[in-house]
Amino acid sequence: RDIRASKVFLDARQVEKGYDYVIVGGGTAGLTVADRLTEDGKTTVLVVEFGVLSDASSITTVAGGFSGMGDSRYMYDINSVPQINLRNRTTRVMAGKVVGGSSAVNAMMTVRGTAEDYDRWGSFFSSNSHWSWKGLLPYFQRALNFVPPNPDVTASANITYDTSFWGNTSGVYAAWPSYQFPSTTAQMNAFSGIPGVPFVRDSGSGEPGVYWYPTFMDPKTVLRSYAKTGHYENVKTRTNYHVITSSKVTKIILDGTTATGVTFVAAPASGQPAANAPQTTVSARKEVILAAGAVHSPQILQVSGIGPRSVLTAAKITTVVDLPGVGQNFQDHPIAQGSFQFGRFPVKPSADEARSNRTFATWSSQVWAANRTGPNSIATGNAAAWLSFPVISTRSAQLADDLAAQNHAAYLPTGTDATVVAGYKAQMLSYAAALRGNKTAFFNNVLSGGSASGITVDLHPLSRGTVNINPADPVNREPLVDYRALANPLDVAIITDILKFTRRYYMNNPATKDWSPRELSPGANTQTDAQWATYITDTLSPSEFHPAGTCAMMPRELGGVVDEELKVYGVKNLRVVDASIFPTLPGANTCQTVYAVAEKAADLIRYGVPT
Ligand SMILES: Cc1cc2nc3c(=O)[nH]c(=O)nc-3n(C[C@H](O)[C@H](O)[C@H](O)COP(=O)(O)OP(=O)(O)OC[C@H]3O[C@@H](n4cnc5c(N)ncnc54)[C@H](O)[C@@H]3O)c2cc1C
Repeated sequence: RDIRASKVFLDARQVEKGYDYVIVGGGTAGLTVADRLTEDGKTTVLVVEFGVLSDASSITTVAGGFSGMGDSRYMYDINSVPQINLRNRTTRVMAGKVVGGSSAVNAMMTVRGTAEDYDRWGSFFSSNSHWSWKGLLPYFQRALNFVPPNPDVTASANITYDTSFWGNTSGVYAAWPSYQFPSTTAQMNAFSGIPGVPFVRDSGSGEPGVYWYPTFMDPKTVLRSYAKTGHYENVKTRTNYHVITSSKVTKIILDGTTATGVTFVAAPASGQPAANAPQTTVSARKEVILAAGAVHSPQILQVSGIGPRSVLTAAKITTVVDLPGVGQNFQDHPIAQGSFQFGRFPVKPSADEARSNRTFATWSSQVWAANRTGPNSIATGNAAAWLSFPVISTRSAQLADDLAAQNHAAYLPTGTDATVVAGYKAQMLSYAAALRGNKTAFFNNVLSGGSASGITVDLHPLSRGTVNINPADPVNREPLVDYRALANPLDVAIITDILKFTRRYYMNNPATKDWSPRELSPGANTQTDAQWATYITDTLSPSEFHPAGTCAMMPRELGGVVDEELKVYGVKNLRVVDASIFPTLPGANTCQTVYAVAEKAADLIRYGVPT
């Protein structure tokens, strides 16, 4: 079929029959890799993206940080399966469906995990793996263009940073609002009321603690900076870089066990393509690169016959490579719901004034209109606490012992392959060590800058979910997303201690006691372990919109899907480069890590394994 029959094709040229590389998904990782591979002006790349190209203000606007995710035109419409440990509640599965992917709709928090988070990845292979903090730091530096905050704000808010952890060559910016509420600094300082809480100079240093972090924002335009602006728009004159939008990849074409291309169909603006939509085929002379995100990359592997045989057989798909890990090991950061409020918050102006004080709101609008400065240049804020378990809890050693001694298989779905169980056990032993130590953050509280508390997050959940094709219609229906929240009962204990520490910060802290703190939920009646467990069951949200792990980079005997070069086991010329390769979540929002992984992936593709 002639591709010119399709309505949308950027750069006004038709998709060619073949490219050196075909990248599935024009999101965060896909566009990063496409940019790097086409830098030489010769290597040809086609990116196939389900969503459209958009400049909507819901995507570009920085203020508040949430307008992108609220625009359903650019989000997939997926709900999780009912969560049996959360009273059968379902959860919206958030993922961007637009050029730029989730980087176009995320909350713009620019953070990375601790050094130990990335050393853990390599540890599943060997003690000298190039997947380590040391191996990734150059890619964190390449991934973002760090522009320091302006000196006035730096001084007045007491922002600290250290440019040695950053670079300044990328087209994607890590920059700072031109304003901070003094209340945010006060909330940060209030952590000094709790012994043992470290304060860290720079968010990129790989240490847990309380720190400032930048925003994915272009400092000149004060608009969102993301994969589309930094890895496509700025280089779109390259004739060797093609993108086709509104096109859903339906399958990887395999010649035996060698990937040779993909098929795709025209995708409507909303919903899924018709089952009988005509298929287009494009071939990849060198490789097919999967970058469809942690929800869709495993779906595409499974529909192509690469995955757990039992899942494929149930969906009447012929198994080409029996790879039990595909779609397993699914992780996201659960949000623990606690709500606190300062009745008398004397440090002003605070984020409350932006909402309730008309004079302040008018001033905000005026300075924004005049020169794009002021509170409207703040996305979701720039300060948070990321703390290790011994800092927040007195029972870290006990929980670590309990975790190490578990029968780990009991917490995975019945019938899980022995290799996947072995990988899970390796992860849990690594987490047991992390629970005892001070180098992995488990607790995260994002500071609101106002009288209401910000969100509290469990950075290293123990439970593992699944993302498997829907046997009723594997290609045309969204996959079945099951967080399996709280499947590992020790998650309840960890989240209990996370919430108890949040309570301590707000309610029992010499540094906040004069601010008339109040606990709105769970409330003082929640005290015993059983009461906490009930509260968590009733209120936990299993997702901070950070899906990961479903095509894990682990040894094959540990249930891995890709090797250290991100090549899919058992298949030639096929790699995965997005958040699905994270074997374990970093203790941070995931976007910066996706950029770093994609930068490293591009080097692995171009130059092979580092020597
Ligand atoms: C609402 C929200 C808020 C977030 N907030 C933050 C934050 O503040 N800070 C942070 O660090 N992280 C945040 N994240 C997480 C972060 O944005 C993601 O982890 C990251 O962008 C994922 O990158 P990716 O390349 O793996 O996938 P994506 O960027 O999602 O890219 C996948 C792409 O593949 C396309 N695709 C999927 N299936 C197909 C198919 N069959 N054919 C063709 N194309 C396909 C999709 O449309 C998409 O464009 C947030 C995420 C969301 C959704």
